[in-house]
Amino acid sequence: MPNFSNQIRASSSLIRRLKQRTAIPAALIQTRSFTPCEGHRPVIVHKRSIDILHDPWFNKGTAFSMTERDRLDLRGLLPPNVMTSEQQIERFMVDLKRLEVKARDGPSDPNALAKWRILNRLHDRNETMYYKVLIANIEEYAPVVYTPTVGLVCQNYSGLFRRPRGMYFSAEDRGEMKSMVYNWPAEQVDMIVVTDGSRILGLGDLGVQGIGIAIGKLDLYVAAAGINPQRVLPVMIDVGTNNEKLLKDPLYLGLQEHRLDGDEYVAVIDEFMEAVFTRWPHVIVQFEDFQSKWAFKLLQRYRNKYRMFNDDVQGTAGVAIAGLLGAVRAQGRPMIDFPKQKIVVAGAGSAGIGVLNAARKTMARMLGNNESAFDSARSQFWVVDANGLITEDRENIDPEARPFAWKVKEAGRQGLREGASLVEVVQQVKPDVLLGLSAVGGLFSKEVLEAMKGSTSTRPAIFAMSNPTKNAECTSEEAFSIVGDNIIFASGSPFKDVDLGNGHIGHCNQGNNMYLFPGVGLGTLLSGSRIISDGMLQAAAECLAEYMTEEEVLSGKIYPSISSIRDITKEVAAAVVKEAVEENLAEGYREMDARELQRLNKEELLDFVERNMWGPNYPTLVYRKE
Ligand SMILES: NC(=O)C1=CN([C@@H]2O[C@H](COP(=O)(O)OP(=O)(O)OC[C@H]3O[C@@H](n4cnc5c(N)ncnc54)[C@H](O)[C@@H]3O)[C@@H](O)[C@H]2O)C=CC1
Ligand SMILES: CC(=O)C(=O)O
Ligand SMILES: [Mg+2]
Repeated sequence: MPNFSNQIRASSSLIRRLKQRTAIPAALIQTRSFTPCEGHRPVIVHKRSIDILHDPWFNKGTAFSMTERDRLDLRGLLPPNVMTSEQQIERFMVDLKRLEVKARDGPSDPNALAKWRILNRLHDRNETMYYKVLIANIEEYAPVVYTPTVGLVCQNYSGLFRRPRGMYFSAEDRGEMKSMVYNWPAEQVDMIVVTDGSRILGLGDLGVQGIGIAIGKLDLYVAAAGINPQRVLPVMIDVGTNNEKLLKDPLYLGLQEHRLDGDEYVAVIDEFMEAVFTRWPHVIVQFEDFQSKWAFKLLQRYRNKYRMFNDDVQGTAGVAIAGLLGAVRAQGRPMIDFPKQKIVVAGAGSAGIGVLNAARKTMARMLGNNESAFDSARSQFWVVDANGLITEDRENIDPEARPFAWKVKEAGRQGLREGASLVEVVQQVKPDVLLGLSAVGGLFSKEVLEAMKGSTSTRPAIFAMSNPTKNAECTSEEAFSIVGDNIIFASGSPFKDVDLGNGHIGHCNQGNNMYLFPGVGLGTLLSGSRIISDGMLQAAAECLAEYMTEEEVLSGKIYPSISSIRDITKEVAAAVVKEAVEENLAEGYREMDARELQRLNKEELLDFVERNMWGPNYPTLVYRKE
């Protein structure tokens, strides 16, 4: 692998000259904290000629100007017509759209994988252009680089693998991780998304192929949060797989042995964390798609020591809280009425339990934030897992689920018992909200949805949050057609809005942690907080909830459109920074120290966040010998 170290260094004199030459308002130049926006600095490169064209970080393809072609020894290596980045994208889009003749229905798009391949090849050739295409068409291509297509990509990764992206740490690398981490070419890494591949979306154990989800999440970090793509690192920790099919597949790319478990497993993850934080002490690590068994334990183990969070447990919880509060507002009630909601949750894994804990805490805060409030909040939830309703009678009850287990007597008073089926629970409870994080496609069957018609809510909410599309507990069509036009609907993967007739539309919200994790990561980075506190996550969730106007929620829109994800991410990041400052966790970022951060008003904070978001613009390249 080529050594890129020290390649990307902005020259301060060049920046000074650039400031003089470009039309930057004088007021901004005088601001002590001003630095050129991400992506506007000239970039020093230590390679020329064909090597630049093969480097996705620096390559501009046909957009290299003639002077740059001369400066970088590129003359003659490209067709002579210099194109603008807009023209480049137009040419690329014509090719990409060729596949769309037969493919017009989003999630079930039969050509999604072909589109992923085309986008992936662009990613390999020219990172700037890739992100420009993605950002400009986020609504259309998020479902390709992220859920649902990323699930299909992970399932087929051994066949799709061409060029490596990210790092692989395996059980075979024990003892070597602290040195091998230096094989990564970038001097600075801001954001790592790591998975062990043990529960990829709702698709189960996909072993080493799970790297696709880390890549997809980081695509959103770049597109939504403006994290510099040269400073992101997808990581796969390969400790084996328990997927029997992969264990027997001669073309499988990962370790063909059963997963490590117990202390041996923890030792591998510990070594990985020490290695990355030794090389990049300020990096943020997002844990993604670890099976529940380890998700909670690892979160508790590392959250007070490192800058890390678990997206499935904490990101999902925040997004769900924002949606649940939106559902209350959509009933025309104030958010403070949330503690009165009856909520049935199907699925008691990392995501379901994360949501339950956060929802209970939110209710308790609204009820006075004392022990009795916390206790009484508990009775608003009914949890159904693969074995039915969870009560204290459950054998080998998962400790994480225990706080939500009903006393057998109390359940009996409601006509329920240990292991009652989902349909029985919905029939008896008549919940305001039915929320699925079960990974079981179609779990909200006709019977279950019929039972939801008995909901005591004026506007029942159905959250089919499992991914990818085929794992959604029900479709939007099923929910609106069976339960009624007035429901609030959200799903983890995108569904199309439903035509209800009479000119009315049933709105499909995408209830996905993508609305939170990019802002949590960016806010943590810019605050310089050493840990990610509950308060910072809560601030992110509240910001998302408040983002929606009264009019929007009343029309059934409880989450923003994905086309505004960059704007919502900026707001979430600012809320996270503000909370970190208030909790005295912020240590500052670059020229903005903690005291200066403290002085910023809301507008200045948003401006600070925006100025530090990378955008997909070609920087001026300047060659220097190493
Ligand atoms: N929309 C979003 O932002 C997110 C969605 N998810 C999705 O949530 C799903 C679950 O993720 P995890 O909790 O990590 O998985 P998990 O495997 O830890 O948990 C699944 C849970 O569902 C339960 N379950 C299985 N069959 C059931 C049935 N017939 N009825 C009721 N419950 C049943 C299991 O007992 C278990 O408690 C996945 O599909 C994942 O893609 C996860 C995180 C974020
Ligand atoms: C969205 C996500 O993180 C999941 O389905 O696991
Ligand atoms: Mg996940």
